[in-house]
Amino acid sequence: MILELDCGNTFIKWRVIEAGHDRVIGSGVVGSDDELVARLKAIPRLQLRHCRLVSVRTDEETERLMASLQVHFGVVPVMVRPAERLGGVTNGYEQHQRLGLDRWMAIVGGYRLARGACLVLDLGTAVTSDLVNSDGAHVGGFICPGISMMRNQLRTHTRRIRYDDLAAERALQAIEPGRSTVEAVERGCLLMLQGFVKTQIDMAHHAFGESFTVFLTGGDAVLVQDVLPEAKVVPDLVFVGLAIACPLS
Ligand SMILES: Nc1ncnc2c1ncn2[C@@H]1O[C@H](COP(=O)(O)OP(=O)(O)OP(=O)(O)O)[C@@H](O)[C@H]1O
Ligand SMILES: CC(C)(CO)[C@@H](O)C(=O)NCCC(=O)O
Ligand SMILES: [K+]
Repeated sequence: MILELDCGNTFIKWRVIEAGHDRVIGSGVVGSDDELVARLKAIPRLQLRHCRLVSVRTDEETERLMASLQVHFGVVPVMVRPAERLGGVTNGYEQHQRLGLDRWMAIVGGYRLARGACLVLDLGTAVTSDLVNSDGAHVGGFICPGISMMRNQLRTHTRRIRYDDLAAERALQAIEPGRSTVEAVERGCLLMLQGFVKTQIDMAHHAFGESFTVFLTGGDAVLVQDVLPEAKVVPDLVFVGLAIACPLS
C-alpha cells in the first residue's frame, strides 16, 4: 500500500492506494499531523510500504511530519523536489524552484490526462490558475486569495461586518444582490471567485484557441463548477502528478 499526501497551507489531503492497482483503500482531509496518524491507524489491515508527498509547508513542518510517519508506520516518505521538466511539462517560472510544488504536481497531472493544452484551476486556501500549451510548456499562471481568505480579510479589516458561519451558508443559496451584510459579503466573494475563473477561460481561449482542457480541483471547486460547465472536476489531480514525480522504483 502507498500513502499519498498533499500538504497544503490549511489541510493535509491523504489517500492510501494499493500498489500496482491504483485502487483507493482510504482517503480524507485532516487538519494536523496527529489527526493523520490517528486516521491511518484506524484503517484495518493497513500495511504501508511506501509514502510519497508534496508539501507547500515549511521544511521544518514537512520534516516533522515525515519523521512522525517513519516512527508510526515504518515508511520513509519520498518528497517531491522542484524540477525544470517532468512528464513532458516544462516549468515556466523564471526560477523554477519558486513555483509551488502543489501547482507543479497539478499541471503535470493535468497535462498527462489532457494529452494537450490545459488550464488548471485549484481552489483551496489560495486560488491558483496555470496554463500549459500543447507542447507541454507551462506558460505561467496566477495566484489570488481563496474565498475563506477573502471573507476573513473583510471581517478582520472592517468594524461593521460581523456574522456567523450558519448565516453565511444560508446566504449562498442564491446570488441576487444582497439585502443584508452576510448576503452582500458572501455573494460578493463568490462572484469574485467565479469572475476570476471565467477570466481564466477567456485567457486560455486567447492563448490556445478552442482546443484545451479545463481542470478544476481543490476543496472549493464546487463553488465554481456551475459557471464552468466545460471543466473536468478532478479532486485527485495533484496525486496524478505525484505518481509521475515519485514513481516506485
Ligand atoms: N476538518 C475537516 N475534515 C475533513 N474535511 C475538511 C475539514 N475541513 C475542511 N474540509 C474540506 O477539505 C477540503 C480542503 O481542501 P483544500 O484544497 O481547500 O485544501 P487547503 O489545505 O485549504 O488548501 P491548499 O491545499 O490550497 O492549501 C475542502 O473540501 C474542505 O471543505
Ligand atoms: C500558491 C500556493 C499557496 C497554493 O497552495 C502554493 O502553491 C505556494 O505556496 N506557492 C509558492 C509561490 C508560487 O507558486 O509562486
Ligand atoms: K492545494
